[in-house]
Amino acid sequence: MANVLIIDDDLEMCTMLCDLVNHVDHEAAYAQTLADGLRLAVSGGFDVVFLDVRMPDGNGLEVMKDILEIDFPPEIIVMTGMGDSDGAEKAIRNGAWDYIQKPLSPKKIIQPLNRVLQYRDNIRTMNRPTRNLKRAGIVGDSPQIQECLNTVAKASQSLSNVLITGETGTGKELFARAIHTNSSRARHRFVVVDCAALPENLVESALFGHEKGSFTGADKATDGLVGMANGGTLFLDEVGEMNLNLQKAFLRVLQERRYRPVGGKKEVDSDFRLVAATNRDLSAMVKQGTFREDLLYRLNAISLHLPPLRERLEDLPALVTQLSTKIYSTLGVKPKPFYQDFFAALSGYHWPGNVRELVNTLEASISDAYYEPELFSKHLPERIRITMARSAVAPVVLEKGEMPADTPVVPTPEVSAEVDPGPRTASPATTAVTPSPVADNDEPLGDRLSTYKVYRESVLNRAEKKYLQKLMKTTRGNIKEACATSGLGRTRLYTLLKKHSVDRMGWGVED
Ligand SMILES: Nc1ncnc2c1ncn2[C@@H]1O[C@H](COP(=O)(O)OP(=O)(O)OP(=O)(O)O)[C@@H](O)[C@H]1O
Repeated sequence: MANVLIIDDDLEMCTMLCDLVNHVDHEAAYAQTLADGLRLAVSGGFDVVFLDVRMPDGNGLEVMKDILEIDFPPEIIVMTGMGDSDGAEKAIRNGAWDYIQKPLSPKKIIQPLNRVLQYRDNIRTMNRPTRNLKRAGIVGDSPQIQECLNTVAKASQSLSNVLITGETGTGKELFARAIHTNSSRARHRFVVVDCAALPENLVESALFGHEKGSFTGADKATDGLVGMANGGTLFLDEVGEMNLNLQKAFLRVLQERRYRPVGGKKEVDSDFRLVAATNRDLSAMVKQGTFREDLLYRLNAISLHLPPLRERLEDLPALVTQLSTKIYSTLGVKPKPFYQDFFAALSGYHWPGNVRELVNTLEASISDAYYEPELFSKHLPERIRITMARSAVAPVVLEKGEMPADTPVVPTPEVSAEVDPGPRTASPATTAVTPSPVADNDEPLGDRLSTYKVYRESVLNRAEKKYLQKLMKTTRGNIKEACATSGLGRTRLYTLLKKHSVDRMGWGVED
């Protein structure tokens, strides 16, 4: 079933078209002005727009550009007046899928509608690289994770080196394994080299192996990690920790896929696929002279950046469910329900250790509630409850009617009862406020100081939101222009708009 939008000022025409579209089992909506039509189109989800040219508030062709700039835009079929060949030409030039001439008949509507829907189905099928992807334990369906899975799918089909970046605990090794599992090398080994843990005096031998007798203690020949990865995938974890000597040696191995074992006379081939990972900024290290630029280029043929958990909190419920099920099954205990305040507390935390910290947190909470039937926020580790309590009493300065973006969901009775927050300021939602410019040096502070971190975060959040509202106003919601003005990428911009609930077209109501 498809969603069709009809933009025409003639009410009779709109209802006739809606009936027709419903008759062939699709959904239809209509708007009688361009402004209403554009608002509906931007709200999303339409596959096709039937657009009339002559409208009371302007020429339909003028709004085409705005409609086509929507993310996943609908196809536009323009309805021109009889004999208006200029209008037809302009429609096509502006990017219309097709045009039809009035007077309309069911056939004139249904034929292009079916064609357009067939075309969109084909595109969707082609663009679904993740359809047969094995997730290999990766949980999450947020747009950010979907994008990462798309890259995993592409990387699995290719032999190019992959560089995975992201904060600690975001799943770099998990995603590296997923690339291997989905590749044609899955039957061979996935060999992990932890560059931070390579013993300094045995680095070469650990990586490239050695011949018998090549040094004291080498009583038999050994394959190194690079040799073991032959036919499979070599995963260089924490690649930013490699010293410059090793970087040089590795660059050569990468270029030639050959190496010489310690004490060996001959070079040996190893056909490995390389995936590297780091939580460090390798470009900055190149500038500082601590990482080779040529090695970075080699590693970075395909790049995959994993988002921190705090930027995709919508994945929390699925993560909590799946990770806790795994923990319960390891313990041999029947899963227990979570009380709602448990989730609220998790969503209010900023997860500096990302999913690894979530795993540890769940393990700790489950063990704490071992003899109890249900998990409450009071079972969470103390550091999370303290952060929650502190944020709940932070002197956040709010715009009129504004809810703090990153402050936790309602402080729970358990948190308030167990951690004495000291004298209370008014709760953030009810604090009386005088609007003041964001990022002003004279940012007013309450009587009671929060931690520097909490204060800084709240100020930054408000500044970020204000910037986005201004950006949308200045660019009138035009994403392309907003990206150019702000220097932000499309995905990042959408993520920020979502995070701060800034409506692309809502700039008219900016406070
Ligand atoms: N999207 C995810 N779905 C399910 N589990 C995840 C996800 N991301 C991470 N994890 C889990 O979190 C833990 C840490 O993941 P992993 O070791 O892959 O992170 P990392 O980014 O390599 O960390 P570091 O940089 O500290 O080495 C593992 O238990 C992993 O299974």
